[in-house]
Amino acid sequence: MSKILSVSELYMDYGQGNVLNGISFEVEAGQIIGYIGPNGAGKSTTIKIFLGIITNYKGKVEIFGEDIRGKYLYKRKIGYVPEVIELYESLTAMEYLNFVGQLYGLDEETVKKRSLELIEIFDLKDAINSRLSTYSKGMKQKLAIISSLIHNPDLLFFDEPLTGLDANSATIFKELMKELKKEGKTIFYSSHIMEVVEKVSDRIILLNKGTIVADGPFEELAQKLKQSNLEQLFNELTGFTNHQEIAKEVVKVIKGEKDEG
Ligand SMILES: Nc1ncnc2c1ncn2[C@@H]1O[C@H](COP(=O)(O)OP(=O)(O)OP(=O)(O)O)[C@@H](O)[C@H]1O
Repeated sequence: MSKILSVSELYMDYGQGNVLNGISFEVEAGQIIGYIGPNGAGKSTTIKIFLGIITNYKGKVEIFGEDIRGKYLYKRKIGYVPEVIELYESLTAMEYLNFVGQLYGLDEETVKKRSLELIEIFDLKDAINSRLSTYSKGMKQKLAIISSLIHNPDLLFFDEPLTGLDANSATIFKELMKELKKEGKTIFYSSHIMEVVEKVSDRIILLNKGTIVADGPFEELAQKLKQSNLEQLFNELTGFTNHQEIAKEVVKVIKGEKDEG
């Protein structure tokens, strides 16, 4: 198997200390990687570096065998669903996809054909000519997913792709990840929905405070740490066990029972 992504001693500091502390790993083509970690661990930062959105990092990132620093053509073979979706709200879905498709170097006819077909499949046909400002959260998410796939990329970065999707659409998306994998695509999937990550990932990378604290297939990690599911494994490795006490504290505060004698 060939290496599609290689990360070596990656550091990032926004100005208040390192949010990535020299992480290193390699990804083989055709795998689904579940990239997980607590809020603020550095997951989105890592993905933004891969996408060339953040450039002032230290270390080396190679994608498709080439150092990405200063490069942009590699992005034509990459698809990305960002955590926070910002679409051009005054455009319609067709106009937006036409714009995205052309950025990826597709000809107009191909973009139009694929857009119409994907819009139909994702059940957005009724809103095809509506401005994106009128789209619901889930509809915007579906459009972001379509945009990430329209150019048939080899490597996909999904940052919380299920946000806002209804149960049926989320199930379709999970199946879609499996089908993409069958096609040999590589998927780097970041999410807080542990059940899904556990089910679809060939390998889990767990980031805590900018450091990788676990890396391997779920079964292997589960056996090593004697945990039966990814949520427990996550709690164990991030050293977090006082969930119930925190919930109780919140209720005490709102009832006015905390530190008030
Ligand atoms: N543009 C920025 N400027 C300054 N600090 C930032 C910026 N973006 C992220 N950070 C900080 O970097 C750290 C990592 O953030 P990041 O968004 O990568 O975490 P994450 O693991 O994706 O978290 P979440 O699960 O909450 O999305 C956090 O402490 C965050 O406050």
